[in-house]
Amino acid sequence: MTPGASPSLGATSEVGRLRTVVLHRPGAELRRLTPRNNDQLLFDGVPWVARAQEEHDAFAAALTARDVEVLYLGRLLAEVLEVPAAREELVAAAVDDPRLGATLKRATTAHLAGLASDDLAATLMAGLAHDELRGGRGLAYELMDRGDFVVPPLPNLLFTRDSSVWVGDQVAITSLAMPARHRESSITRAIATHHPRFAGTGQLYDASLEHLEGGDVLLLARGVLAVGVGERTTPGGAERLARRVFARGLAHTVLVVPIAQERATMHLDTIATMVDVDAMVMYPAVADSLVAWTVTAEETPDDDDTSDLVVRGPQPFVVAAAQAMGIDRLRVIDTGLDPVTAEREQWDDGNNTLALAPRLAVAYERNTVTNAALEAAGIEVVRIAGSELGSGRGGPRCMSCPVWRDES
Ligand SMILES: NC(=[NH2+])NCCC[C@H](N)C(=O)O
Repeated sequence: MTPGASPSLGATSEVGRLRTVVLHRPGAELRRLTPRNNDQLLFDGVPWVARAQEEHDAFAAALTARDVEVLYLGRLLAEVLEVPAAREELVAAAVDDPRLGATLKRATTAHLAGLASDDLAATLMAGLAHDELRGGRGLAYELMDRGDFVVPPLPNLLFTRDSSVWVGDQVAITSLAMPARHRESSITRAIATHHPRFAGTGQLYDASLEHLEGGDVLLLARGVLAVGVGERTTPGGAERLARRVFARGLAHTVLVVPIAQERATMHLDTIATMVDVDAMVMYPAVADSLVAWTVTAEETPDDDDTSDLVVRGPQPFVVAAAQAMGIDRLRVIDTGLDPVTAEREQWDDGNNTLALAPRLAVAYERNTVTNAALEAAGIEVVRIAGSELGSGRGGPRCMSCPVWRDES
């Protein structure tokens, strides 16, 4: 793997000391959730926003207390909107919606283009409700349900893990599978492309390619990736990413891991995350059946050539992972103890930990049995509250996008 283009960007593992992370403090976009739209917007209920913000502030404080630099997505977005090209791209992405029709599209573009950067950032995140577009005209506007959005809100921005993922010194802008999340990657792309903090960073992937979400990508060790395929990431997405990381010398092995296509296991990081250089916390109901296909390349491919990759397997995941990582054994720490507790704690993101360093991980406090198991295995657990944050079905790992980690 190439050393970082900038010494202060990039990640080669899940557990190297975390230096800088992108979070999104939930805001007005969560206030858009109602019992009528929450399913479509991928939330299990209607969160109490003020409490979600308190919980999120405590999460951020736990990170800064351990010397992790927290960058906020909303701030990066407002800053990047000062760059004309970024502004243009983001306004275009917001109105790129066949529901609008030409007249409404023009009116909405004019409205957005007239906003100051802070207000535009807020609108791109919280969306534009029907009655918020003054002077909105045209057939599509008249016929639109009054409760509907001209520009839909993005409540899942909270889960910064999914819309971009760093592999070595490059960033993959992902291709999100669910319609409610498509527009998120226009924001991460604009920031990665135009924000001075990320100037010159290579981009590994883009939103026009096969579906791939960051929650499915685990950096098991330097040069070794695990990619879950299921409800979100497709086999085509995993293959495309494999080719690209091989082409760019960012990895030598990609383990492709099929997971059940259902909400409880929507991403690989909902069933397993790394807590040490050789240890994962894993949902026992799947631990024994989880398999991996080991993908390598005989010769270094070009970015998009179609030469065959070498595909071996399937093997039990833990066996394939240990082999690829060059270790004797991958230690597995179970979620819960009995099947019922395990199922409850997996659902509440007990597996979705964020490592701050080897053997130091942030976890939701509610998963008491899993957290005790982690401690018994020598992992220090930083507990955070997530009663409201969890209603979008995501834990500390989902809610964070590491942009700089030390080597582990
Ligand atoms: N990496 C993750 N597990 N992210 C969780 C994302 C949750 C979000 N509500 C969704 O359905 O997309």
